Amino acid sequence: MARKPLIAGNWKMNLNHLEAIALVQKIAFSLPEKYFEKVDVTVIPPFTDIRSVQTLVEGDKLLVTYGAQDVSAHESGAYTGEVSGSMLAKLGCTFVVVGHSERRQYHAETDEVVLAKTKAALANGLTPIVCIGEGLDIREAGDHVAYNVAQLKGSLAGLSADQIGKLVIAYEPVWAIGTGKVASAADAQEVCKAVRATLAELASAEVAADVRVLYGGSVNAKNVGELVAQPDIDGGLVGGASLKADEFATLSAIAAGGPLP
Ligand SMILES: O=C[C@H](O)COP(=O)(O)O
Repeated sequence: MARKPLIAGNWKMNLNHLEAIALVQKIAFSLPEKYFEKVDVTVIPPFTDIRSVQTLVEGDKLLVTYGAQDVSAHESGAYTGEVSGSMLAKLGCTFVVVGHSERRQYHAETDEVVLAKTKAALANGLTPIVCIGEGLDIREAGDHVAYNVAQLKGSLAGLSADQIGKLVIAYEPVWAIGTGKVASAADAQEVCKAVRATLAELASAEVAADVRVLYGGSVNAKNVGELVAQPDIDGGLVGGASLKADEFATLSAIAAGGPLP
């Protein structure tokens, strides 16, 4: 089965709920319906913006979906500051990012925590976008493939083939995030191919063939075409460029195979 590309805009900690509405409106205005037959486009705002985005998307019947940047591993209870999968599902979220390198780095999230969050997302019908990626030291030592395979196995340990089939995986080399240093298409493909082989090992070749593997790290309208042309790259997890409506719409259109909006 051909994998439909996915462009996911991770806004990180940017934009209040009013700015969120303006950005989603501009993106939707720039991308007429025909594009959505060939690409899935999702925005991943901060928690505080999700309700506003939901109202806009549902009210105007937009084809852009939305998600969250994190989810609690717990279902409910005394976990101050956390947001559960059921709360996100109730807000109509489709996706949730888990294990982003900024969570792993600044919030000490281990593979075990990422796995628990992935399970919580799946239990609530959300699609986890599970992130992996190596730092510069590992890349320079040439250990990046083994490192990413180990991180993926740790983050998915014990999941069933059925659960693995419901995931999106995002390979984001840490040294490429927000730096303007995009991995070459060949370097990104090398790891994404190893990701798919690992999914085949953990689940089956059939399941692995259907899972979308994204690349993230300084993706923009200039480089997205070459990235999504790789056999194992099915779209992008986009940070900085997702905050600019024109650029995000353009790169989504390129992932759809054109024409430019
Ligand atoms: O989640 C998105 C990534 O961290 C990439 O961010 P970036 O496109 O700003 O490099």
